[in-house]
Amino acid sequence: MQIEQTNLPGVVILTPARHGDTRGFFSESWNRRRMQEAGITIDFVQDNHSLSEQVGTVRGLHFQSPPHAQAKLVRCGRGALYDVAVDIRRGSPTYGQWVGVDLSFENGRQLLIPEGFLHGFVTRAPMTEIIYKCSDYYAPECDGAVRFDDPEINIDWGIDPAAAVLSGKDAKAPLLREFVSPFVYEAKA
Ligand SMILES: Cc1cn([C@H]2C[C@H](O)[C@@H](COP(=O)(O)OP(=O)(O)O[C@H]3O[C@@H](C)C(=O)[C@@H](O)[C@H]3O)O2)c(=O)[nH]c1=O
Repeated sequence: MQIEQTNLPGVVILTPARHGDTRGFFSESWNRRRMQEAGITIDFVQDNHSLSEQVGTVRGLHFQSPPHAQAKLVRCGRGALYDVAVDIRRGSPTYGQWVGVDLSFENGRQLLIPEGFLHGFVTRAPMTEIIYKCSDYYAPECDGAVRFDDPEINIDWGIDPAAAVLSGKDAKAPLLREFVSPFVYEAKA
């Protein structure tokens, strides 16, 4: 498994090995022991899987508040997407900053997003499937969203934002500055 750091500490790109043969390939998409050896000790409890039919579908930017905050390990099961994490931990040196990574069936990359980050993605291919592990169960009362095209965050989604395919919830999400983030940065000793 290859591990790459991003410009946001804690947000990490993982690329598990693929064992190819005449049939195709085999890959361990999650191995808790190997992750622990790499210093990643997250206890995932729920797996999510969604399909987005159209290119330019945007889901996000989403979070779950404490006490049901979620870390996520995201991969693309089919197609291609651009996955984005935004640091919203109050007091963080990288508050408001974002990182985006291309995840596709072909490249097999996974993005690890810790608690305290917004998560969202845009699809780059039709019929794109995303699969992600979560460290807490879905808690609708803690579910929240920030506008994907918030000009202060200024994410380059690679699409015309006016043409994005959105849910009703995401279309009316607030700007980052319109709410107080429920996450507080905890500096590592
Ligand atoms: C997130 C979630 C939704 N649902 C239901 C609620 C609703 O009826 C339907 C669709 O929910 P949403 O519109 O929130 O789905 P979606 O817009 O795909 O939301 C997801 O977006 C990505 C970016 C994330 O990071 C996820 O945590 C989640 O917020 O599925 C669950 O049953 N369990 C879940 O864990």
